[in-house]
Amino acid sequence: MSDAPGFRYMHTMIRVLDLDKSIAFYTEVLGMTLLRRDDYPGGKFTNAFVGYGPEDKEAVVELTLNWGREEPYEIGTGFGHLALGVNDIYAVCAELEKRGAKIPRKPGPMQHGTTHIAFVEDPDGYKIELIGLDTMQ
Ligand SMILES: C[C@@H](O)C(=O)SC[C@H](NC(=O)CC[C@H](N)C(=O)O)C(=O)NCC(=O)O
Ligand code: NI
Repeated sequence: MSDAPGFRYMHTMIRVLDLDKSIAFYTEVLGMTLLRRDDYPGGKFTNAFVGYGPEDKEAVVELTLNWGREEPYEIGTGFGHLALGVNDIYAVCAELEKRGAKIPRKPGPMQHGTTHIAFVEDPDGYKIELIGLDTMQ
């Protein structure tokens, strides 16, 4: 649609069980910035937004904590991953492992393709794909 309204991709929301642990992972391990943290007492939840730049410039991740939730979420078979681009995926993965990150899929060429990828797991088990930007065709 040539006259489509100006959509802009803002964020992806994931529900987390321990907001401080998730914020620490996305900021201290993945190098994001905590952009804002909003409590909603009426809904008994908190949203924390993390990313590599301000929300009016970059898509970010919205971490949602439902107060009192203890049962792990079922991530399910539909969700795949969030993806981050990196230069020198091998050096980045070595550094992430030093920071205690779990990397269930070690860096290397993707199956059936040539781009080098890895998968990191966040505290709730969500997969974060690392894409070696310097290996993209
Ligand atoms: C700020 C904006 O980006 C939001 O996503 S807030 C939207 C709001 N979120 C929640 O209620 C989260 C807690 C909820 N228990 C959950 O786990 O989804 C939302 O979805 N509101 C629903 C509505 O109809 O307003
Ligand atoms: Ni949202």
